[in-house]
Formats: sequence, structure tokens, C-alpha cells
Amino acid sequence: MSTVGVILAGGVGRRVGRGTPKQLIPIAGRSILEHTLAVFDGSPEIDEIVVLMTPGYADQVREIVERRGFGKVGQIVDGGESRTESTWRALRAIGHRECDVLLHDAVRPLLEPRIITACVRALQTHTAVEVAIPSSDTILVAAPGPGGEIIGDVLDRSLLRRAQTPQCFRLSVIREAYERALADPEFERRPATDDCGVVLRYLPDVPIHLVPGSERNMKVTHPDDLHLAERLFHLADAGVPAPGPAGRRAGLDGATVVVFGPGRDLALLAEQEGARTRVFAGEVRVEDHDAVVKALASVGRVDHVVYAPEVPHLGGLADAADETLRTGYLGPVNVARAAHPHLRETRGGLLIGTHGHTEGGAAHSLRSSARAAVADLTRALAAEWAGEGVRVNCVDPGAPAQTWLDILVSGLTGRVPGGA
Ligand SMILES: Nc1ccn([C@@H]2O[C@H](COP(=O)(O)OP(=O)(O)OP(=O)(O)O)[C@@H](O)[C@H]2O)c(=O)n1
Ligand SMILES: C[C@](O)(CO)[C@H](O)COP(=O)(O)O
Repeated sequence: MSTVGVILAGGVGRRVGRGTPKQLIPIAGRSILEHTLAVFDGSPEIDEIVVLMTPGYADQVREIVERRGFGKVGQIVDGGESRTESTWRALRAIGHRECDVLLHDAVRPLLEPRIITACVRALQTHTAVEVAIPSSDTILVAAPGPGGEIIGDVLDRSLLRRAQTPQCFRLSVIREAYERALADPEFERRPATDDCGVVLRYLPDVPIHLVPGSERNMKVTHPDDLHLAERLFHLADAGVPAPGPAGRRAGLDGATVVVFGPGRDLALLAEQEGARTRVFAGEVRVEDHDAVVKALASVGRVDHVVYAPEVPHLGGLADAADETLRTGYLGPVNVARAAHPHLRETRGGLLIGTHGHTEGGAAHSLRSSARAAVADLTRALAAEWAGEGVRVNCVDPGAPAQTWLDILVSGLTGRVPGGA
């Protein structure tokens, strides 16, 4: 039986309150929807994807699907007026051939693949499956009282769970629940806020099995959630995915890697994976934009550019050497500007070494602020160049050379080290 992932992206994001549907807002260098699609398209358990999109925005989905080569996206369908109406449209688009369906909020982009695996496994023995996590707050039932609300009840927290998505069903089960709901005039007056609610109300004899979710699988609902999700992405990426020997070779074999700064170890490692490398250490002054442009022009095709600055001395502003300004601020900007036309042509990647963690922050003001500047530059450029397929990441200078290469071939963009 095949497994269809349904991405519910038909809303407008009223509570986030931007002029554009919130699923198209960029986080960590890509739109929320793109992150979510990447999880489903990359899951071996998913055979096909149906996207329900806000009417008028299907072209944006097509652009993402084509640019990222998301081959499993079979249909892009206009969403309905409500979440449940979007689900119903998805069920109609899938048709009557029995299959398993995983309905997921597009705005939960931090879904871990292991949750999809657990859901698909659970569907082998259950016809309805829900992802949920324990509630860490005590939940109250409010009641009308004198001058406002009072507590009507305090629920038993040990039994409380917070519903997430995916919510997963055998197609015939969720279809029957919806057919009953749509035939019930009461459903319009008292709609459901999720799909399990529809099954529970209209097919009460079908047990809905619970699978553990995760705190990270948050829903972007309010403006602050955008900041939280951004931070969580960077924490999630803190352990850069290890591509393995085959992935490393596939990413570097035949590619040209240009390093600015003392990056000999990195270059040697890249060469072992089949890359052609060029290191510009002391001979190119990175504060001189024209010199960086010339250096890159002398290489020919460029797939990856790495900026690996010397780690500067520590100290307060008064003691800071011009070298820190040069390598911390001007270097990253000049290398990025000069590398852009090359990387746009090859859809390549830029990796910027930061000035590392500062112990006791305030004592090393220039170095700390340079690190923050590089982190923000990375995020901004990742978003700015995402449409051109150019990836931009940064890394701590102390990270092993292997980690630098793993980031280069990872497909990540907008990645900054935790805490930057
Ligand atoms: N008519 C709708 C409404 C919502 N959704 C999707 O359901 C998920 C969860 O809904 P929610 O967070 O409420 O999204 P919005 O409806 O966009 O937000 P708001 O209620 O603030 O407008 C989102 O991925 C949203 O795009 C949908 O497919 N069709
Ligand atoms: C389905 C859901 O994400 C489970 O928590 C939630 O009910 C959706 O609610 P929303 O108001 O449509 O965001």
C-alpha cells in the first residue's frame, strides 16, 4: 500500500500577521514550506506528496518543487476556507485507491524524519495514528465568573497530551469520518481544529493510536514563533549531518574548492575526496576587494569558496589590532561579494569561518561583534541567494577540517554555529 504525505499549506497566517502566507516566510535561509517539503520528499517512507496551498500561491510551490527537484510532489491543490476543508480537498484529490495518508501542517518545519518512520510503522497495526507530546503546563478549564473568568476545573495533567502533526490514517477511515462530518449540520457550527477530532467525533469506535512527538516539532503560529523556529533550526543543525564517505566523495569529486586564509589541512582533505583546490593565504589581502576578485578569476570554475581567517588576538576595543577588523569584518564581506558571480553559475556554496566563541564576551569586544556580524551576514545572504541555489554557511574556526567539508557538501544553508 502506498503512503501519501499531505502538506496542509492552505492558510493565510492571520496570527503571524505578515502580508504573505506564513508558510512562505524564510527561516534559516529557506521558506518554512521548503523545509517541510524537504523532510517529506527525503523520507524513504513517503511515496507521493500532495500540497494544499493558499489560492493564488501555487506558482511559489511550483518554483520550490522545480528548484529543489522534489520529485514526489504529484499535486498542488488550492486549499479551502478552513483547515478541515483543506483536508477534505486533499482526500478528494487523492481519490479512492486505498493508501495510508499522513496529514501534516506545513508550518511545522522542524519535524524529525524518525517521527514519520514511527507513524508509518504504527499504521501497519492501527488505522488512525496521532503524534502527541505530554503537556508540561497545568491545563485549566475556564468558566464564566463574577467580573470575568474563573477556573472551572484543573485537569489531570498525567493524562494530557498536546496534539501535533502528522495525523495519519488509512484513507478509507479518514474519508468516512469526513463524509459523516460533512453530512452533519452541527459540524459547520462546531468545526474540528484537527483531523483526529473529526475521526474521534464521527467514528468513535476507531482507536487513535498515539506516537511520541517532540517539543521541536513546534507550530509557527505567532510572530515570536518565527524567532524560536530560527534558533531551533540552528540548534538542530549543530551536529552537521555526516554525509559518510560516499556522500563526501560525491559532493567533492571533480569540484573546485578555493580557500582564502591558512586552510592547507582543509584543502588536503578535499583533495583526498577528488577535489581540485586553490589556497590563497598571505598573498591575497582580503580587505582589498579587487585582489579577491582577481584571485578567483585566476581559478576558472569555482564550486566552493571557503573563508578561513586567522583567529585574532583577544582583548578589549582599545587593544584590538586592525587585523581583527580586517579579517573579522571586511574579509567575509569582500570574499562573499567576489565569490557570488562564480557560485551563482555553479550553484555552489560559501563557507565563512567566524572568529570563534569569546570567553567572557565583554573582554573581547571586537572579536565577539565580528562573530555576530558574520552570523547575521550568513543568514541574510542565505536568504538573498536561496533563489539562485547558492548556499551560505558559517563555522567555528576550531571545528575539525572534516566538519568544514561536511558542511560544504551538506546542502544546508543559513547555518550558523549554536550560540552565534
Ligand atoms: N484553510 C486552511 C487553514 C490552514 N491550513 C494549514 O493548516 C496548518 C495549521 O493552521 P494554522 O497554524 O492555523 O495556519 P493559518 O490558518 O495560516 O493561521 P491563522 O489561523 O493565524 O490564519 C497551516 O500549515 C495552514 O497553512 C490549511 O491548509 N488550510
Ligand atoms: C492540527 C494542530 O496542529 C494540532 O495541534 C492544530 O489543532 C492546528 O490548529 P490551527 O489553529 O489550525 O493552527
